[in-house]
Amino acid sequence: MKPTIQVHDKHFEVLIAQHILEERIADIAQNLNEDFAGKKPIFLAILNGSFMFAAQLMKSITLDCQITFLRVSSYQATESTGKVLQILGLNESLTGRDVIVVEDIIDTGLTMIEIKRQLLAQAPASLSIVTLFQKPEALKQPIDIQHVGFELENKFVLGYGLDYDELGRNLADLYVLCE
Ligand SMILES: O=P(O)(O)OC[C@H]1O[C@H](OP(=O)(O)OP(=O)(O)O)[C@H](O)[C@@H]1O
Ligand code: HPA
Repeated sequence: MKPTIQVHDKHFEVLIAQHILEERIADIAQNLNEDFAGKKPIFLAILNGSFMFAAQLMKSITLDCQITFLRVSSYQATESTGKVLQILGLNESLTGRDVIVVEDIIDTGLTMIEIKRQLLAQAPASLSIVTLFQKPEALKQPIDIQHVGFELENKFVLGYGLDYDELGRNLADLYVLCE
């Protein structure tokens, strides 16, 4: 039996070990270095979940670039209306910039669809989405994602920045909820 950890009332087991995560992140960084060679992109990392992924990714980015951390405040989330959210912390214009959004996970996709809509309204030169994890079966609408680290089954995951009721973000491996 795999060892498990308990967070709040639930048990989790390791799904992807830290060294596998970090090898894949280095590959993604390499692809971005090639895609954006000669350009000065701005990375927008979405807090809280992306802090660990963004920090690891940026260590392997060799481009001249900026990074800004944004928060997304969710006012309402229902099945029918989706999320109504506001992007907080963006203090400069994105017009004409090469923008790379950095997320920890795209699950239903509703957060990213709304982030994209709001960022595209600023007419960036390009808008790319980079996510460490994605759950293809959970996606509610099609969404163009340029770089996906790992496709996951539709199960709750924890660690490497992702939380369960605000705990577990500091775990260095990715865990999945035990069945
Ligand atoms: O594709 P979706 O179903 O919209 O889910 C993805 C969003 O959920 C998580 O953020 P959360 O709102 O939990 O905030 P956090 O990053 O602060 O944990 C994650 O960081 C994404 O932003
Ligand atoms: O599976 C998940 N775990 C933690 N946070 C999340 N936010 C969207 N999906 C998840």
